[in-house]
Amino acid sequence: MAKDRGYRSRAYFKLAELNKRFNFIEKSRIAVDLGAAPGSWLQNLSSSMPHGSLIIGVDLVPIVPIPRVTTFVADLTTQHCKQLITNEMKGNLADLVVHDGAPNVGAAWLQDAFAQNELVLASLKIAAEILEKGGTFVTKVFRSKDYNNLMWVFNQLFKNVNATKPNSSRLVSAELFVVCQDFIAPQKLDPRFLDPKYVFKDIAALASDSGKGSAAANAHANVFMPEKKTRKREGYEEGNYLQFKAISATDFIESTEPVTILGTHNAITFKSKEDKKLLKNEDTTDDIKANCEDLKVLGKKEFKQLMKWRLIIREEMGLEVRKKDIKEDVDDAGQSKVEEHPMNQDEQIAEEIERIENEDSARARKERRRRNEKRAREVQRMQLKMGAPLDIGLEQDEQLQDDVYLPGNKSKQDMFDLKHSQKHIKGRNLDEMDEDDASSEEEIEAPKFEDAYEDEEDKVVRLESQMDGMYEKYQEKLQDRDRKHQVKEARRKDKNREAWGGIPRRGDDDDEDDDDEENEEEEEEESEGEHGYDAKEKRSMQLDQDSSDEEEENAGKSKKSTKKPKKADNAQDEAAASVWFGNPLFNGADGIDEESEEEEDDKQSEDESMEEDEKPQQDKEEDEESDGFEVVPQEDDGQMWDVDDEDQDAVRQKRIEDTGLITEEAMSMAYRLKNGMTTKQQLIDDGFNKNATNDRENLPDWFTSDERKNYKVHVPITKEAVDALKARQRAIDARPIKKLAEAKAKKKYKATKAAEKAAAKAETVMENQELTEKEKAMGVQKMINKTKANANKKREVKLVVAKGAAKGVKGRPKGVSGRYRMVDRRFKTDIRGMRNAKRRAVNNKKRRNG
Ligand SMILES: C[S@@+](CC[C@H](N)C(=O)[O-])C[C@H]1O[C@@H](n2cnc3c(N)ncnc32)[C@H](O)[C@@H]1O
Repeated sequence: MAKDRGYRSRAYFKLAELNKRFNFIEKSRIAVDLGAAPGSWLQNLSSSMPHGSLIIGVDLVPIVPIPRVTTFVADLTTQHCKQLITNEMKGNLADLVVHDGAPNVGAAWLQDAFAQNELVLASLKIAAEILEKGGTFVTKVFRSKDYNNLMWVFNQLFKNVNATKPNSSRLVSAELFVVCQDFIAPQKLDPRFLDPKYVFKDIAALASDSGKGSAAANAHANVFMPEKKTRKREGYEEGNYLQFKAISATDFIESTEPVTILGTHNAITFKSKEDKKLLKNEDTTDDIKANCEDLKVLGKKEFKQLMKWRLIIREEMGLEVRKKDIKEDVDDAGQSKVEEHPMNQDEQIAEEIERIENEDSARARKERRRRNEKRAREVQRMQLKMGAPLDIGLEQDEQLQDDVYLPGNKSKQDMFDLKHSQKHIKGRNLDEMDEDDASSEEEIEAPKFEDAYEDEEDKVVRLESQMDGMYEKYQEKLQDRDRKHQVKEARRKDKNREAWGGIPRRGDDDDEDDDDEENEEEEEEESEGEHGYDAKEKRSMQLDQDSSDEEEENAGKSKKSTKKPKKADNAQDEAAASVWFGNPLFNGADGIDEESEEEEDDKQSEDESMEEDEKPQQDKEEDEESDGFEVVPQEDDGQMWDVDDEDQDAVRQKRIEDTGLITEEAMSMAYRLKNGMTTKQQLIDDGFNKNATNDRENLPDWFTSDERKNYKVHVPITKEAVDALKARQRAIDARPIKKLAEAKAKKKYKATKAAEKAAAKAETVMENQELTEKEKAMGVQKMINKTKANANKKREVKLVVAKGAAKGVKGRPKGVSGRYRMVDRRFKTDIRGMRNAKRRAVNNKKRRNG
């Protein structure tokens, strides 16, 4: 595609598409491209701008020369970069600044929303300094929690700001482009508008930071306030590793598992009354507040700070009673006298660490035991055939139906009510904790490090090393969370598990396989980085989570305004695309406003399919290409569906019938479908995305890794679906293997036959007139004994020594009937020797005794 036409990357089409809509290239005379390598945008500028234009490209990496283009290797965030550009412009101002920069992390390019948006701000800063009045600034931004703030800033500097997104894209891709036109060129610009510290700061914090009465702060806050989101951060069920998880400060303080909390949450928040009190506490320093904002990037120092802060607050709240060193002495009068030495803070922390460690290990032990017992019980139950659920999914389903639909039953909850499920989890944890605590009392071992003679210095060293240990634990938890996410991602890619992963396009299968392999490699590359715990990556993850958070919330909002309140409750499970395009910020963006996306898309595809037939092939190609990423290529016949797919659907259907739903995604979708939370059409629609049909060949790494993250719709997974699948797997595990079941059935059959035979014989005996009653009874008894003996008799296995020609012969050797086993001579001799030795031992024993 792009390469065939001589463009250095597919990004070429993005700029072409933007220009087609907003028409800014042809009228420009001086253009600057920030983050320009490998240079396809520069190629576009070079071919479209009038002769004699000045085109400047800047990138961290060198750009292979392009006619009429001047390039520099520079970091666009530096003053030096701006200097190079202005020198080249020789006192003139630019009409166009474009920015498609993206942060480079090692060899692989990672989608790092935070770093990306910082780059955007740095580019805007350059643009604000070199653009002439009325000029245009085009930038790529990533949707994240900072997105709205960025948009606000753009709107302060440009009269016309349009965020644009591919028309045919239904997938919520993080990348979108903002075209800012008609630069205002303010005489004086408050530097805070271009300072990431201010622009990306939490609005509330910003307002309080700047102090009351500060007009600038108030104005700033006022403008930002309407966009302020009240995020839903209760935390999410297992399986949702991408979600932002926050915990209230009070919960963190009161919890007995602070390390786990720090490792599994993104932030500690101060929202409730109690939390706010904590916020005012003098021990809640600015450092602590900053640490609470992002738990995923805690260094060792910050981690320790938080742990100490928790302890101090616990003490103040009376949750932690300082123990005293009690020294008993006897005074002169023979009276015992008690001296109390209050523990210092380090001792207190040591004690707290010890308590947590003990509790942790006791809890883990208890949990392990309980799990094993439960599993054993379940296996036993299954093996005894006490109702092995053939389809536990169905059982679960029934239960869920009860839960969801029983009207008037207040204890029954909507299964998709995350809030409730969180409560439920909380409740369960509390129950478990009670039990655990009770058991931990019995199980807690004596403190490991109590040493009365340990000097102060040693104590501090030990304390530090223990804190280090806890920090490692915290990091393990973080990694665990990320790993789970990666596993989930990998599973999502596993084609065989995609029971309902969307509708495949003809001929896509092979491609996808290739892609998957490629992706896995890339994934590995990336995961190395993640494991290395680069702070930026963590931050990026958090931001991704934030954004999905926002989506959920927006989903909630937009649904609320519709006429169907029932659906609104379930909005968190809706595809986020509608949410994103529902954002008022997109008003005015092509193809997004006024009509609903669906209507728009339908209309459009109709139009396109009509036109398609009329256009010559070449035009068609051109359209596709020039639209770049915007157009999802249609099937040849212009229809969305192809009969061939029906076969595939049938195959898939068959597989589902045979094996059931085997992925969490499929299970979740099935529940949602069944419970009217989505429609078949909706699911089919979600199966499409802008990248589903992309030609991924010859694309640069940074591009494919960018697209890879977004080329599939992320299906929301419910805890119930995960549980149902787990339960089914347990049931499968518990089933006896086929051979064993067959052997058992055979044995049972033989026993029945023997019993029938014995009964027939007994009847003959009983009917024999010549026998007395006593003889009859004895005869029957004899028969019963014989049957029993036969049943108990171990079937003898004949040991056959393989020798000579029989060696290596497959199948039954000649002249051997009944059960047999091929052994070598030594084995047979050994067995005989062992049997004789046993017999001799028994005889000797008898002789000694008697
Ligand atoms: C998506 S590519 C740009 C593609 C380009 N628009 C084209 O059409 O070929 C992103 C580029 O941003 C560059 N970049 C990232 N951080 C940068 C920085 N701080 N200064 C300059 N360039 C940067 C990267 O080196 C990378 O080449």
